[in-house]
Amino acid sequence: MNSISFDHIRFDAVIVDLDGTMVDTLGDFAASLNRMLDDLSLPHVTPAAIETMVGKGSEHLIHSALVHVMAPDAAADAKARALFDRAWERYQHHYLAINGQHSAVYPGVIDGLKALRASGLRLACLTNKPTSFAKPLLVDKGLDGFFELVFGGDAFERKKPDPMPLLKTCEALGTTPARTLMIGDSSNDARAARAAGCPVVLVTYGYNHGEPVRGVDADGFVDSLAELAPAALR
Ligand SMILES: O=C(O)COP(=O)(O)O
Ligand SMILES: [Mg+2]
Repeated sequence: MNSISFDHIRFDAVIVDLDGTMVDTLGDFAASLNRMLDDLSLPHVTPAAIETMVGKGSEHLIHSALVHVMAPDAAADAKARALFDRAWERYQHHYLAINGQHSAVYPGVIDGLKALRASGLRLACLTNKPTSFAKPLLVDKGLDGFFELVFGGDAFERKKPDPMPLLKTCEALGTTPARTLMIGDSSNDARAARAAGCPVVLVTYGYNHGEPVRGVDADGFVDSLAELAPAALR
């Protein structure tokens, strides 16, 4: 059962996460990582394993995938570090070549964003994905027009779950955190929002590092962005 109650808050803006919230990008991650692993003559990683590694930025994803395929080698961590620069270069090459081809917008996203915009809320996209991956993906999926601002994981000194990216996004929007809602799919989004002072709603269908999302401290949960009735937010 989902319920969101923001009786006393009138929102000015909404910050929306990308992977696992607006677009199911697991197929893109799998295709790029496995092409990278081919280049390094290493075994493939399954989408199920990748799902637990997504959401903390590409550096974390690449390192985790390398360690995963080299385990149980006791030196896997050190070997992954030694391979990192070449892996990152190969991953970036492959990701940019296939960006969006194995990904789909989740049901309800377009309707939800339209409703939020129609009610006058300002929208920014804030993801831990590199900005150079995020912007073309939003264009490819027809989502770019909804957002005034798009910030990737490399836009600021620190990534979510640090509050800095949310505080900087509020600053760029000219809104106060208390009147800026964060919508995400993971504890990373919720922790960042709590620390920044932004109310936070999580979708129930995303990644959340392989953990049940309803265990996360958030102000509400929705099964679809279309459930975010603008009437409840303004
Ligand atoms: O870690 C990623 O690349 C994706 O992160 P996001 O969920 O913040 O969009
Ligand atoms: Mg996410």
